[in-house]
Amino acid sequence: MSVTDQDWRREQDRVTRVLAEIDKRISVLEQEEGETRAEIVEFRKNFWDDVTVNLDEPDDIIETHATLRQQAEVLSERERRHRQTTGQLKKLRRLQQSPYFGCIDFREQGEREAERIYIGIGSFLDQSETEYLIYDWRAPVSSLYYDYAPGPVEYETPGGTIEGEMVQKRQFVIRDGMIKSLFDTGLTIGDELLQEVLGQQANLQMKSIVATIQQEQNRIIRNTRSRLLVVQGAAGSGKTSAAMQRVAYLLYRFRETLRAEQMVLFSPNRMFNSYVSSVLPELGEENMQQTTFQDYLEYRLGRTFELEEPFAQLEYTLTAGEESGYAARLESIRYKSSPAYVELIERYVQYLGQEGLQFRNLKFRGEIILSKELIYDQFYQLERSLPIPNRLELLVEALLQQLKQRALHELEQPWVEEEVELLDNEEYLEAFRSLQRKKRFTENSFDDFDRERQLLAERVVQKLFKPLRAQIRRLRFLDIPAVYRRLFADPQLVAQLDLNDRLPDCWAEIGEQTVARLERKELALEDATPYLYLQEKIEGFRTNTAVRNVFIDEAQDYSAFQFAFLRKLFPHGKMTVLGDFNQAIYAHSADHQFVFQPLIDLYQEEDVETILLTKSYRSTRQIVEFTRSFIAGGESIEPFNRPGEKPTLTRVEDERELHDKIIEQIRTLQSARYNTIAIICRTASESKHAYEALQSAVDLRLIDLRTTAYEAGVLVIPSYLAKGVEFDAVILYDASAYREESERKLFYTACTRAMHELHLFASGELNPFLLEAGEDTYRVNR
Ligand SMILES: Nc1ncnc2c1ncn2[C@@H]1O[C@H](COP(=O)(O)OP(=O)(O)OP(=O)(O)O)[C@@H](O)[C@H]1O
Repeated sequence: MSVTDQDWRREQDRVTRVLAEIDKRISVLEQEEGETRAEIVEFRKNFWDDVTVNLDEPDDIIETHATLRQQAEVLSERERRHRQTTGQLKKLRRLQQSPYFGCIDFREQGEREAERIYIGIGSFLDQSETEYLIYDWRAPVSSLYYDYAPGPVEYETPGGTIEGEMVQKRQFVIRDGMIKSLFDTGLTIGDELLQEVLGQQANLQMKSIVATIQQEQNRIIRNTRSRLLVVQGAAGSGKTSAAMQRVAYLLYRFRETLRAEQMVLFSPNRMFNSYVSSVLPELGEENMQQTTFQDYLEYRLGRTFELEEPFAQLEYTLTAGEESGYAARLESIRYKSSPAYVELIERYVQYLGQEGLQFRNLKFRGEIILSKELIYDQFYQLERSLPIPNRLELLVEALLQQLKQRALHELEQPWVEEEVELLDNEEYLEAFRSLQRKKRFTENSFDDFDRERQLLAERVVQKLFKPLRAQIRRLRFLDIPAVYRRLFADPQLVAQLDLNDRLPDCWAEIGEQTVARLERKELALEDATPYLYLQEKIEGFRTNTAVRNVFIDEAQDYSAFQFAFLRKLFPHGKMTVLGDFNQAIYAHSADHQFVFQPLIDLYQEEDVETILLTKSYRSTRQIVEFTRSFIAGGESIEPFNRPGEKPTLTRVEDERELHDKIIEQIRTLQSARYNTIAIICRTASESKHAYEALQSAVDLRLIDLRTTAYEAGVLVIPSYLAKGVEFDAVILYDASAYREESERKLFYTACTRAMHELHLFASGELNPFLLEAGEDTYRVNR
């Protein structure tokens, strides 16, 4: 719908007026900020001038304390004011760049006049503070903008549902105070604007989608009811983008109670963390905590084991096909990530409640003072109906008591006397002082020499027993590695636990591999979470009660164990889980659409909402039409209608031709001035090989696990590190390398990273997935 010239002029006048108001407010606040800052500096300088420190009498102490507290309160009040002003200034400066991006005319039921509501990234009131010149995009009324076309509408507020009619909906692009485009939109948020945004070049960091959030994405962003929100979305459907907007929304909606550090995002790798870290600051919010599951495992188990990295496991599964033991390892990965293994471990824990826990001897000066047999007996004498962690608490108390007795016994031993002799002067002096202090308080007379000797002996024994006490408190007398190991070393036990007969056929070989690795103090990735889960089941789960919202991106790569674990770790955390089962690239990943089921099963039905995103925004229509043919059910993926060239497939005779043609392609793409061009390889070793072959001809960067941020230019990157991100153009290094059915999703994931152009090269036979693509969906270069 076109906007008349007069309308345009009116809107421009309004923009100019609002910006003038913003400028005015900024200067007032800048002055205020300067003054408060000066006050704070001054106050800190003179802090002690207004406090009379007098600690003579109890009354004086109380008074001194009170004045001190008063002073500190005044200071912290000013600091708070300063922070607030700084925050407001930041927001206003952002509004200065583009005050709003949309507006609606909304007539509430029962009202005669429609109100015009302008929507931007933050709210802004007029000088009298009565009229909203701009509404925050997260305000309840703003949801109309994202959810409806003109016509009857309603929105939710904390006080109930408001109904009415939307008379008009308008979109703006405002830069440097000038309206660059302006249009009235119909059903969805203007395809025009979305076309424009999506047609732009890739960014090194993700951008906010605040101006063009789509209706189904808005449901994700504004959901506050569900304890578990599951989003299954096609590649490029905006899952990560919606998640980021959701964080900003929740921070606004619950601003009185929720802080950014109470939210945590689990992302696939560290590079991805840096990729998404710009969105929230762009929206004027602080970033939530970001981590990877691997970082957490490292934190918990890194001291006991050498942990395998996820990408090392992936590299193995993709490259070690010829090695002996490969099939068993693959089976092991699958089994250990399945609900069947969760069940086995649960049954093992039940068994351990009755018998079989393994303990370590506690030694002192090389001698066993609490034997593992003794600890075992004591443990199993405790009330069996109590959960293991509770029994362990009782056991700790008992062991500490026994240790105390033992310490008393040691006091009489000759070695203590010898140790006392060896003490240095400093310690003698300290003992002397301590005695003097005690003497003052107890006013007992004593034989100086004996007392001093006695005290020194106690100190010697105390000091040596201290680490033992700490070991007991930290449950070091438990031998969890041995407990876990037994599962693989004791076939009879496992047969007894595996009620439903679900062990893989090659269990014996899996057992051997696992035991061998444990003996080398290594933990394979597929063992890490089950191991930790078992440990927590025995020792008691560590929980993080501060976190209120947990986001898991690329959740299709999580196993049943990881879900169970995260659920326990964050008992008060609502979960938002985003993923695409078509991009499940790990060998353990379930190859069906129920990857999220184990997690859903942990919740009550009414606490779960599942949202399906089928529209894909990242790539051109041609790229989506081509890539969706590789996956089952791909027809349901709907491309956003942005036209481009068809993907190309170039067949080559040998490696030399492969490299020549790729170099040619890079040059063509460079002359089209693309920001980021990615040569995606199947594995890290293929990336290295490609990099070495191409680097003399073009300026390239090799991306590996150590890389912490994306850079512009031409990148060579292994497929699994390209996950979750996007590039202007993708060159798929060698499509012939993906042969196995298990690599279908990896191939799909790699191809769907392309926004504007996708070029595939094949040095050998075409892979089976390509053969499934409609011939009219790509162009073949011969
Ligand atoms: N509503 C929207 N407005 C503008 N751009 C959007 C919108 N939704 C998605 N996009 C763009 O589409 C691209 C893909 O989005 P995003 O990375 O969030 O998708 P995803 O579902 O997480 O993808 P994948 O699963 O493939 O990693 C990004 O460039 C994003 O900016």
